[in-house]
Order: sequence, then structure tokens, then C-alpha cells
Amino acid sequence: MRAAPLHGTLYTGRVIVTIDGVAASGKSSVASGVARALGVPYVSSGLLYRAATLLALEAGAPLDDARALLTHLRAHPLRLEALAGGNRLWAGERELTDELHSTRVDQGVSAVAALPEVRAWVDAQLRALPEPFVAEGRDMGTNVFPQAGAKFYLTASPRVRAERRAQERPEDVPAIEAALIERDRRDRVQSAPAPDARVIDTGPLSLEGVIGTILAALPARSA
Ligand SMILES: Nc1ncnc2c1ncn2[C@@H]1O[C@H](COP(=O)(O)OP(=O)(O)OP(=O)(O)O)[C@@H](O)[C@H]1O
Ligand SMILES: Nc1ccn([C@H]2C[C@H](O)[C@@H](COP(=O)(O)O)O2)c(=O)n1
Repeated sequence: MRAAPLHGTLYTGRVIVTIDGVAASGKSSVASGVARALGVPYVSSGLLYRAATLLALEAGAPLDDARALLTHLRAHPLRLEALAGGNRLWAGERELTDELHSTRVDQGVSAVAALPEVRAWVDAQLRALPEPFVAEGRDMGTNVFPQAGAKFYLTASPRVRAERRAQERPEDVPAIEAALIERDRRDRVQSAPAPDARVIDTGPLSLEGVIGTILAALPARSA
């Protein structure tokens, strides 16, 4: 992996790197590694959709009721703390981060993310963040930051992704694989590579290998 100083001057300006991809393709791990190497924060957009879903579930609000969800979000403002080492998500003084990757949030989040009003709300939070940063999600390179200096899109087969995720969760590989395929299907509308994104199949690569591939592909000067 390249050392941070190589990109130190490049990423002090208004530069955004986007890393999109399918569920569990390694977006947040890779974005964190790239951000650390560049000495900038990374931004996990999925956490905002996950937090909106958790609050709706807790309030017993229907996940397809955009008006109720937005009213709730305005009453309970969320704050994304974007750091290179990891992102944290707060609702007022309460930290939600550790509750955002539960199975029930996984199952509900695609319905919430399908609502245009919620997407507009999330996009506004993201566009208000100070540059530079590495942004990961589904539509960072296509919709939210089309002006980004460098764009990547991560893929891997559902089986590979499920095997990786099974190392983190006490569920069996076929059940995780089926859930990933279903979430990919539900997120398909907003999850496509930008025409100018480099697509990376992470299947044959280690985490360090993917991070190194991205660092090596960054333009020498893109500000
Ligand atoms: N290239 C890789 N080689 C091996 N393991 C990897 C690789 N990329 C990611 N992983 C592992 O796969 C798991 C999923 O990665 P991660 O959580 O970063 O994916 P994600 O795309 O952000 O997931 P989600 O879409 O659910 O938010 C983690 O355990 C991570 O360490
Ligand atoms: N830019 C984004 C980011 C996320 N989503 C949706 C789709 C995912 O199922 C969900 C959780 O994201 P993850 O943590 O898996 O990255 O949020 C989206 O539609 N657009």
C-alpha cells in the first residue's frame, strides 16, 4: 500500500473519492483503509439510512411512510461523525452506531432507502460535509458527488461476500447469502457504477489488495 505522504498534498484540497458497491462488498473497510492512507475522513452514507430505519422501527412507524419518517428525523436530528478509522452515528446524545447492523435493520433499510424524500434528506446531510473525504455507499459517484475526483465500484459474488460476513455474525453462509441477494435486488435502482467509475472485483483480492489497487489508481493530481 502506498504511504500517506505520497497523497498528502493531493488530498488537502476540495477532493472527494467515491467507493460504491453491492452489499458487503467491502465498501466501509476499504474506504476506511483508503482514507487512513490519504489522511482524510471517510463517510459511510449507509449509516444514515440505517439510523433512519432504526428510529422508525423503534417508533413503530411504517417504513414506507416518508412523511412520518421525515417528521421523526427532523424531531430527532442525526449526526454522522466521519473519522478515518470509523464512522459513528448519533441521535442527540445517544450513540446508535452499534445498533445499526442488526438483522432487523438490514431487513428494513432498503424500504426506507427507496423513499425519494429520505434520499433527498440523506443527500443534503452528505453534501454539507467539509471536503476532502472518501465517501462510500451506493450512489456516491452517480448522484451525490458526480464531480468526485476518483470513483470506484466494488463487487464480489454473493457466496464470497456471505463467507466474509459469516466471520462477523453467528449466522450460516447460505442464510447470509440469500439475504445479501435479496438486499442487492431491493437496492438495485440506486446501486450502479458511475460511467467513469473503475469496477473492482474484490473476490480474488485481500482487503489490503483492494486498498492498494485504489491508491495506485488515484490520479496524481485531481483537485
Ligand atoms: N477484499 C477482502 N478480502 C477479505 N475480506 C474482506 C475484503 N473486503 C471486505 N472484507 C471483509 O468483508 C466484510 C464486509 O466488509 P464491509 O463491512 O466493509 O462491507 P460493506 O460493503 O461496507 O458492507 P455493507 O454493505 O453491509 O455496509 C468485513 O468482515 C471485511 O473485513
Ligand atoms: N448511498 C447509499 C447508501 C446506502 N443505501 C441503502 C442501501 C443499503 O441496503 C442500506 C445500508 O447500506 P450499507 O450499510 O449496506 O452500505 O442503505 C443507499 O440506498 N444508498
